[in-house]
Amino acid sequence: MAEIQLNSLAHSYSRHPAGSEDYAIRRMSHTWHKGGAYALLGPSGCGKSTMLNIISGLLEPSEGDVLFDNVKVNELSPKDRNIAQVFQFPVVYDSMTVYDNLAFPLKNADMPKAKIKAKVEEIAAILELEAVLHKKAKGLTADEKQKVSMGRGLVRDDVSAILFDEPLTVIDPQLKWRLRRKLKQIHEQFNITMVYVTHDQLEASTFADKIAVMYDGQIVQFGTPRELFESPNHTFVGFFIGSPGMNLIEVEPTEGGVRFDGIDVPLSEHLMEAIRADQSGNIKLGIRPEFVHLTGHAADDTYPCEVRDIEDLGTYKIVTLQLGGQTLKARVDEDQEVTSESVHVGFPRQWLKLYVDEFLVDERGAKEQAE
Ligand SMILES: Nc1ncnc2c1ncn2[C@@H]1O[C@H](COP(=O)(O)OP(=O)(O)OP(=O)(O)O)[C@@H](O)[C@H]1O
Repeated sequence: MAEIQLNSLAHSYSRHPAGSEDYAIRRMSHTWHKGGAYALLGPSGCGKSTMLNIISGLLEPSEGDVLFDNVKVNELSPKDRNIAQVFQFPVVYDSMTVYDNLAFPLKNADMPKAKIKAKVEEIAAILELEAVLHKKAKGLTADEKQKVSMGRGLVRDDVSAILFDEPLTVIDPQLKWRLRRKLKQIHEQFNITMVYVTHDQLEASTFADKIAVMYDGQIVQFGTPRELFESPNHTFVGFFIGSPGMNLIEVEPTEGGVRFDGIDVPLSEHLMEAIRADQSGNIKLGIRPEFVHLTGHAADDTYPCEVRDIEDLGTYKIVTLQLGGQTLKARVDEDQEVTSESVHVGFPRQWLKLYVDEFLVDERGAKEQAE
């Protein structure tokens, strides 16, 4: 397995890119550490497959370098990079048995027969393919074929990394969860560097130790699921992670804080300094629905607002609030009474985030950047 470094990487499918909008990957650097289980998460078209294909060698980047364990591999083919890649749709040899499909990468690597048998049987057991091991791949269901495809990626534990590009798309929803657990189990067992592309946050957080959130051709945050939830580096992460996403409010600076719709929110001197230093017209406050404080009583740090809707989702409720011209969401426990049409809303200081030009400004006044 290898540490994979992307240095000043950029990619445009256009031969003569005119500006940043012509780039599928905008200039960025990133390190995938050895043995990590990572997810690359982002909406359709943000550049996930492009990045995966650059790592595997299916695509040569227009700018920058790809390094495996500090060695530049830009010119090496996927085979020479020793990468296994599992795609959205199954890649299997229909005329071969499941056993031979799984054994194929090992035979190519000249592994002794007895070792091949042991390894194929081990992976077949993990993927629950034993019953069809000696059947031709042609007659398998789509689920089974994709399991074989995944198995072909997983049999070799000498690979630099295994890259998964939305591998569970064709899998039955009930099986999806089990396969994700299996992938995690395989990762724990063999400790191979794995990068798993998905646009599904649940899939990303159940598989990965760390998630790279990609937006508009760049990784805007690389963190644990908890970090992405508690401290989104970028407004897109706030909006994309969580259900519903973060409340984001456009504000204007005042003497000691920010204001929207005539409502003043005080901020620390550190944050005010950052606002003054940036001189940006794009300032937002962000707070997750889970951290919005709802109360029936007014206090110094609460604001009166109207309840527009209450959606009961069993173990919790999503309350839609109107505060000035803003619509906010609050997530409250099922047993919290929210009856009146008018309540008071508070923003606990530790969960209230400030974004300047879409990036988080932390309490030290420093602007966060993706790793
Ligand atoms: N072969 C290609 N030629 C030209 N443009 C391409 C090509 N492949 C991808 N693109 C463009 O590059 C951008 C990034 O695409 P990419 O497939 O990497 O995104 P993605 O995040 O993997 O999306 P999806 O989840 O839909 O596969 C998109 O604007 C896409 O239209």
